[in-house]
Formats: sequence, C-alpha cells, structure tokens
Amino acid sequence: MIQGASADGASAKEKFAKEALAKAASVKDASVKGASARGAFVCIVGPSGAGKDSLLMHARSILANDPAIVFPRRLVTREHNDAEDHDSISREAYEAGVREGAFCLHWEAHGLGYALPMAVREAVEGGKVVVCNVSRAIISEIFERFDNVHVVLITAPPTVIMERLRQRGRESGASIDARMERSKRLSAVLNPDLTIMNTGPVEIGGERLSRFLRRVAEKCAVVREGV
Ligand SMILES: Nc1ncnc2c1ncn2[C@@H]1O[C@H](COP(=O)(O)OP(=O)(O)O)[C@@H](O)[C@H]1O
Ligand SMILES: O=P(O)(O)OC[C@H]1O[C@H](OP(=O)(O)OP(=O)(O)O)[C@H](O)[C@@H]1O
Repeated sequence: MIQGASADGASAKEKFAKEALAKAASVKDASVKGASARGAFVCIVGPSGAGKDSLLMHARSILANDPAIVFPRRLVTREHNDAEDHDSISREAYEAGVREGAFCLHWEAHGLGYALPMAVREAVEGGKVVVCNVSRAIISEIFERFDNVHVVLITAPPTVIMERLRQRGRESGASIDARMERSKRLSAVLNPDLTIMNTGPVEIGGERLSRFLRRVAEKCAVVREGV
C-alpha cells in the first residue's frame, strides 16, 4: 500500500498509476537512434516564465489542421492548470514509469517529475514533426536518441520573466527565485536553430513558431519523398 494513504485511497492511486503507465508504455525500448529519420523532434526550451507554453498553445491552434505536426502532452507530477496542457501523473506512477523504462524521455526540475510518452517515438518514426517543451538539461540526450532534432529557444529579458512568473501566480517567491537561478546556470549551453525573443504579443511569437514548424515539416516531406 502507498504510505500514508487509506486502503481506498491507495487502490485509487494504484489504479491511476497503472492507467498512466499503460498509456505511456506502448513500446518498452527507449533507443530510437537511426530510426527517426522520417520525422523530426523539435525541442522547445527556455527559461521558466519566458512563455513556452503560451506560444506552444498558440502555434498548436494555428496548426490544428496540419496532421504533419503534433504536440504530444507531457506527463507532469503537477495538478492540471489552464496555462499548460499536460497529463497529471502521481509521483508514484512517475517513479514506477522511470524504473520500468516506460517513458520515451524523463527529467526532474522544480521538484517535479516530467515525462514524454513512448508515443513520441512512434510519431517521429511515423514521419511527424513532434513538438515538445523539454528541459535544457536533456537536449544532449535528445540528440543522442533522435536523428533529426531542432531546438527552439523561447526567451525574454530577466526582468520581464520575473514579472511574468509573479503574475502567473502559480509559484511562491522562493520558487520563482529558484527558477531564475536555474535559468542562469542553463542558459549558456544552447545553440538553437531559432530564438524567439517573446517580448511582443503572444500571437506574434506563436506565428513565428508555427512558421518554423511548417518549414521543418516541409523539409521532412522533401526528404521522405526524395524530391
Ligand atoms: N508574449 C507575452 N506577453 C505577455 N505575457 C506573456 C507572454 N507570453 C507569456 N506570457 C505570460 O507569462 C507567464 C508565463 O508564461 P508561460 O507560457 O507559462 O511560460 P513557460 O511555459 O515558459 O514557463 C504566463 O502568465 C503567460 O500568460
Ligand atoms: O531545465 P530547464 O530548461 O530549466 O527546464 C525545466 C523544466 O521547466 C520547463 O517546464 P515547465 O514549462 O513546466 O516550467 P514551468 O513550471 O516554469 O512552467 C521545462 O519544460 C522543463 O520541464
């Protein structure tokens, strides 16, 4: 039984954990190198609060009718909220998934566990452009795992980010400070294909992102069809 839970609570949690794992684990082998040339993996990265989820949501709505570009939901050990579109997963289910190799990719940040389901690999192999908000700390792992990787950095000046994190109102002051500190450590190591300075309206950044994604999809189609 899960510690600290009642018998009923534990069985509900275990059921939830099993369902989440079943969803995430359609394929067990996480090695994809060499098998992903048909599609592309697009990493959306940048400091917490820069606007990654906002631009992703906008680009997703612009590209809703384009079947070549997909935006898989992440599994996050955080409650659902309107600012991002993720599947909530319990800490127990997340840890079981990591142990059992059930995820395509996983990482820890801000005291939370994040994972991408195995369906991500299947989509890239199937020729899709797969767009995911990921940690800057796992970019090199993604390059090792996938052949065709693109990196989009979404950023903004630190003062703007700080203000946005405050206004978002999801984290405490200490948690905002920790996010700002983490960004300082991770920002130097990137060599992005596209940088979006998200200081204008969300619509402008979202349109820029969607234009880039369309270009990636067009290139994938050209390579696949040998034109
Ligand atoms: N271009 C923008 N202009 C004004 N506010 C923005 C813009 N982009 C994002 N925001 C706001 O900033 C906050 C952080 O954005 P979010 O998309 O959650 O960032 P991230 O996913 O990078 O952590 C949210 O409250 C969001 O509404
Ligand atoms: O290692 P880093 O590059 O700093 O990234 C850490 C995490 O922060 C982002 O998530 P998320 O969008 O959930 O962050 P948020 O909680 O600030 O929205 C990103 O997708 C990672 O999951």
